[in-house]
Amino acid sequence: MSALEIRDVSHAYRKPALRGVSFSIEPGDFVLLLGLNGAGKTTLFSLIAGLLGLQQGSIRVLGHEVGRSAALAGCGFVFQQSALDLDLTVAQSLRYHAALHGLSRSDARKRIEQELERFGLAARMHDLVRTLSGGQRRRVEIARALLHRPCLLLLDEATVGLDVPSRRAIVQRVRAQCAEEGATALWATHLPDEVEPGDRTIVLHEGQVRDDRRDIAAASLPDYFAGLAS
Ligand SMILES: Nc1ncnc2c1ncn2[C@@H]1O[C@H](COP(=O)(O)OP(=O)(O)OP(=O)(O)O)[C@@H](O)[C@H]1O
Repeated sequence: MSALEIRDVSHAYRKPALRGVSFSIEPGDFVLLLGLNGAGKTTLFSLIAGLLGLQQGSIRVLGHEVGRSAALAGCGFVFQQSALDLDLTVAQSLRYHAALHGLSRSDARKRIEQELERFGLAARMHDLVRTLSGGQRRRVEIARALLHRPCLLLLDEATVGLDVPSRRAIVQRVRAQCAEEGATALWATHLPDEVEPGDRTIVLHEGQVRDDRRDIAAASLPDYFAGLAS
């Protein structure tokens, strides 16, 4: 069973944003969804999350039709726009998420400590989210998305606006979650330097899948996009 299966998905606002998008992702893979601004990445994520209704095509998440609670329970989402409550502490924010996913208090405590340690945020546990920097808030969001050990992680421009060390730390943490714990990740980005040799890279351009392979070299991508745009 694929972790994510997208079949012939099209979506239009006033104009088409996605046109006949199909791909599937096998469990344990870390896959990049690479596309310039406006390519349709967020639209696709919103459809997977059930935030937008499907107009055409089908999406199965962990074997379940999208929109079913069973599909969402196994997912961890990080959207481009922050979804953290600034007036909660880091620990409160994570505890709330853990409770929503039915974790016991002791499991939640252990995992919160573990994730904050991994993200270098243990010392900030009792600080209000609003007192954190942008990069620290992003780390909290990703720690939160990992807390219930989702089988499928969907990250939309999770490192946007961050400095290089923060970006690297976040990507590596998600890659490790796939390699060590068998999670599957779809990582949407417009930054070619997040592609590592051997990564499966799906190129989305003007709402269509234009490429899908493992041998796209990061260094060639600026020229590649220039070619698509011309
Ligand atoms: N709510 C909306 N109403 C109308 N058009 C929209 C809406 N959301 C997105 N679009 C359009 O759909 C297309 C795809 O947008 P989308 O946000 O999915 O792309 P993206 O790849 O996530 O871009 P970015 O990297 O800039 O976030 C764009 O042309 C955009 O203008």
